[in-house]
Amino acid sequence: MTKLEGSALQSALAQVPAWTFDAERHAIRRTLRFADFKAAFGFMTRTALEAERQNHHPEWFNVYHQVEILFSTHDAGGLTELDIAFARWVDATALAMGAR
Ligand SMILES: C[C@H](O)[C@H](O)[C@H]1CNC2=NC(N)=NC(=O)C2=N1
Repeated sequence: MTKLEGSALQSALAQVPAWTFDAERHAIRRTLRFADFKAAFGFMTRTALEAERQNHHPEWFNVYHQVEILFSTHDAGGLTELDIAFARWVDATALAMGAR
């Protein structure tokens, strides 16, 4: 997996419009808000199992109904296609679980 740069980075970011690019970390971030803590933690449980399946793991922070997620590929020193694909999985899963 190689770090996304230049026009490849720009077209990758266009695929995840709900995410913010963190140039310092060379990562993407998104904050999800669920109905309550149980829903937030249920989402985190599903995402943890998916992370194990993909062998690709988020950096995240949870307080009550809110989950802040950051994706970057440590082995590549920045954003790769793995992060984009997982972010798209998160968008679909969070939406299906009622996040906004
Ligand atoms: C040894 C194991 O394959 C690596 O540490 C995997 C695990 N999960 C990972 N997650 C993320 N976000 N980046 C990685 O480079 C990574 N590498």
